[in-house]
Formats: sequence, structure tokens, C-alpha cells
Amino acid sequence: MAAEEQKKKPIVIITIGMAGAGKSTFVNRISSHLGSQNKPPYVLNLDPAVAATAFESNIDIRDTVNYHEVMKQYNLGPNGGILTALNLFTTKFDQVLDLVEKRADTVDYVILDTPGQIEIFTWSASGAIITDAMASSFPAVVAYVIDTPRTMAPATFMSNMLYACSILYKTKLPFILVFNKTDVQPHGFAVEWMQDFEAFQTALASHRDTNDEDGEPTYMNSLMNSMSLVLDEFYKNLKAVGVSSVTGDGIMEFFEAVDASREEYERDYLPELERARAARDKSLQDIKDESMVRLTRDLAVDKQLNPVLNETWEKGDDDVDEDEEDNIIDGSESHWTGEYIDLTRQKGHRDDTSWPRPA
Ligand SMILES: Nc1nc2c(ncn2[C@@H]2O[C@H](COP(=O)(O)OP(=O)(O)OP(=O)(O)O)[C@@H](O)[C@H]2O)c(=O)[nH]1
Repeated sequence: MAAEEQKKKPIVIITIGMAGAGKSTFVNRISSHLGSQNKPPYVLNLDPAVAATAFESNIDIRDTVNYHEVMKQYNLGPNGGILTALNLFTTKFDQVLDLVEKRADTVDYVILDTPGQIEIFTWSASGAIITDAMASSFPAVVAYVIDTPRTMAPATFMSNMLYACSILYKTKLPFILVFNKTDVQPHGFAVEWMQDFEAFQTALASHRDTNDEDGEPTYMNSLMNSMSLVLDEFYKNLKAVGVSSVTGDGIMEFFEAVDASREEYERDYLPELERARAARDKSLQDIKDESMVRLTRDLAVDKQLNPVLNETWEKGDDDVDEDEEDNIIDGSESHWTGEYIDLTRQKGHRDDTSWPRPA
């Protein structure tokens, strides 16, 4: 087949955002939009703790890792449980990639919904592994979902933008700021603040608590003024769209931004990736290995703390290498068989151990 006749690879939309920003509602909206265009996407739910998703996912972390069991076995709270569940899932991510590759000829979009607690995905080894694995196999874009009504205070806006900035520089992927909930609050103020830092500084000055009792700008005020100049450069590197995941407003603009991001990925990200690959074929593997070591270290904190468990883990380690069982399923193709990732690796042993909490 001639190169130009070949189907384009699907583009991966990695949906990230603060808790409650509307990620799941947004994923549901863009999925149903694509469905209505006869282009159903391939959807991955990476939030192990979500009770129910409005959208149908092809791969659902909840089919692979039992989040409640993770909390129980590892004696963790909700956030530790989510992180550990994501770590466990990531150890099987090669299977996820295989499933996505199999569908690459028939889908145009792959959508990832990430855990509600943003830092669990953005600042964990597993989040980095998943992002890198996806982005080195397919064109990828980050959709950073923002709760527009709750970002109207200049300080909140600035914090949100700094967070977005950190993700942009960490992933280096094309980046779309998705100002969600525009049915409640239009995002015009945000666009103005991004295009004109003086408008932001004026808004900041008129906001209460920006001056101290002597009438001088507070430290925070001065800091934010300076940061707005720094962020000016950052704003040039991204696209911003306003959407309502409830009404569907702005979804077309979002997909225009996604299409533009594919070009950006091919123009900027891909050559850089290929250069890096050519220069350090081996070192790429080293990075993956190193990330895997960090991941394993995360999972094995208990082991270091508890010598009794140490022995059982040592035994279990042999099983791990040989134990190449398939845990990831495409829920849209097969029925869930009930085989979660084995959490304790102590097959046949009923575990009454009190698992130590990671440091
Ligand atoms: N008015 C309005 N409400 C929205 C919109 N998008 C989401 N919501 C509401 O915002 C709340 C949070 O939405 P979710 O989709 O659960 O947000 P999330 O980011 O996935 O939440 P976590 O996974 O808990 O972090 C829900 O009550 C949604 O109905 C929107 O565009 N407009």
C-alpha cells in the first residue's frame, strides 16, 4: 500500500485535570461525540477508584486490579490504594499496548481517563511510564481539563496554570487547555489573562487581600505579578478551548485543536523522539528499566520494612518472572473472568498478615 494511502495512526488523548474538573464527564462527551460521527474511540479508564463511569471503556483498570483489595492487603488509605493499583496495572502495560495496537487500524482516537487525584498520575513513575509508552507508539496530546467557574480568582488561575506548565515541560507533548463547564462560566476571562498579562495583573490588583496594611502589594501579589510574565512564554506553547461537557458546546473546537496537535506531534515531538532513539537506543531501555526499578521499589517498600514478608516476597519473586499471565482484558471483546493481579504473590496461602504502611 502506498504510504499516503496508509491509515493514520490513532491519536491518543490523555485526559488530566484536578479532582472534580470534569474529566470523566468530558471523556464521556468526546466519546459520544465521536460515536455519533461513526468514529467510536478506544477508551481506557485508568481510575481504579471510580464507582461508575458514564462512558463505556474498552480497557478498565478495575477489571485488572481490585482497588479495595489493594487497600486492604497493603493497609493503605484511598490515595495510596489508587497509586499502588496504578503501579500494579503499569507492570502489565505492555499488554495494554498490544491491545491498542491491534485496534490501531480501526480507530482514530484513543482516550485515557486518569485518576481523580491529579498528582497520582502526573508525579508517579507509573504515570510517566504510561505516558511515555503511549507517546512513543502513537501521536499523543494532553487534554488538561480545568474547572472554569472555580478558576476565576487570579491566584487559583495562576496555580492551575503553573500545574499545567509543569505537566507540559514534563511530558513535552502537545497540550490543550480545556476550559470546562462554560455553560456555568464562559472562559473569555481566562483567554484574556493568557493573551494580555496586564489584564491579569489588573485583575490581581483589584482582587481583595492583594495589599498589606501599609497599602503595599503582598508577597503573594508580587510573586504572582512576576509569574504572570514567566507564564506568558508558556501560553505561547499551547492551545486553549472552552467546552461544556454537559451541553457539548466547544467540542468541535476541541477536536480541531486535537488535529492541530497531531501535526505538532509529528513536527516537534516525533523528530525529537527519533533523534533521541537514534542517539541512545540502549539508553532508552535503561530508562525504562530504571523506571521499572523505581516502580518495583514503590511496590516493595513493605518488603524492606518487614523481614517476615521479605521471605515470602523473595519466594514470590521467582513466580513473578515466570508468571506471564494475561491480566488485561478488552472489556468490549471478552467477558471478565475474575482473575485480578495477584496482590500477595502467596498463592495457596491465606494471608492474615498485617501489611505495613509504606514510608
Ligand atoms: N455544569 C457543568 N457541570 C459539569 C461539566 N462537566 C462536569 N460537570 C460536573 O462536575 C462534577 C465533576 O465531574 P466529573 O466528570 O466527575 O469530574 P472528574 O474530574 O472526573 O472527577 P474526579 O474523577 O473525581 O476527579 C460532576 O458533578 C459533573 O456533573 C460541565 O461542562 N458543566
